[in-house]
Amino acid sequence: MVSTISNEKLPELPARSRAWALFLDLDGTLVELVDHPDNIAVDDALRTRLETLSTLLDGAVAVISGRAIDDLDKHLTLPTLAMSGQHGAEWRDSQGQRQIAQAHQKALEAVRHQVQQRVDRDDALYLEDKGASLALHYRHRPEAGDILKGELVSLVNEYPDTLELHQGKFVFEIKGQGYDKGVALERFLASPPFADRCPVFIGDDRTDEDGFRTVNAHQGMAIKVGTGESVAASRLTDPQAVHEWLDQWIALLQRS
Ligand SMILES: O=P(O)(O)OC[C@H]1O[C@H](O[C@H]2O[C@H](CO)[C@@H](O)[C@H](O)[C@H]2O)[C@H](O)[C@@H](O)[C@@H]1O
Repeated sequence: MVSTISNEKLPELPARSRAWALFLDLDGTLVELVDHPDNIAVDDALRTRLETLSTLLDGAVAVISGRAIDDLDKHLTLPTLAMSGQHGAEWRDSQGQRQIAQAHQKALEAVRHQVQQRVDRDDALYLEDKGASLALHYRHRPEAGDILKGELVSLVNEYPDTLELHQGKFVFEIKGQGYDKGVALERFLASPPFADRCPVFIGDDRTDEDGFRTVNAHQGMAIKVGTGESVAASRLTDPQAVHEWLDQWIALLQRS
């Protein structure tokens, strides 16, 4: 039985009569949030689940994450799985072809040093340099969130047409403009094996809302994990509930 959030709509399983494409966020959706980005737990059951779904959906499964693709590969070890990393700034299609956005790199290079200097002054902060974006983690200094936000807004505002700031779960992300998870989904949906399929996207964070909006525009299924405002029509409580829901979908697909 899939666990539910009270008063929220549990997603029905996708109907077998339609062709679906599945898009999945990682942190907080497929794996529990933990104290440090390196410490997430990906087990073989999750790898097998993703591989099985990819086979059953003719390859139309992609991870859409804020992490860099190299980092996703390190944890998931599924090198043939389609992926978008860094909130849409990186792609790997189902043929293994990779691309990365470059237009904002000069501006990012200019702010990288300043963010690093800020982190060097506080042991509790952690800078995740993802190449095409920066993540300043403050999970261990939550009280500094407002001050950090002000500092980073000022920094990013020096590059108004190039960089933007996103806030996630105890993290501020500096990234290039024009990329987000909605853009990433549209890009996948424009070509095989995703084209002409109805999208399902499961995510937990505010950066996933761009993906939910794209899914809603395609009359797909947007599923929010956890609490908080969302444009997604359905909810699951936590990664465990996501795994159970995906396993039910696998069982349904294998019956056809
Ligand atoms: O889009 P996602 O796959 O959900 O990635 C979003 C960010 O996830 C990671 O940070 C978050 O998870 C960490 C591990 O649980 C946690 O310690 C941190 O507080 C969270 O913000 C990742 O490190 C970021 O690069 C991703 O953008």
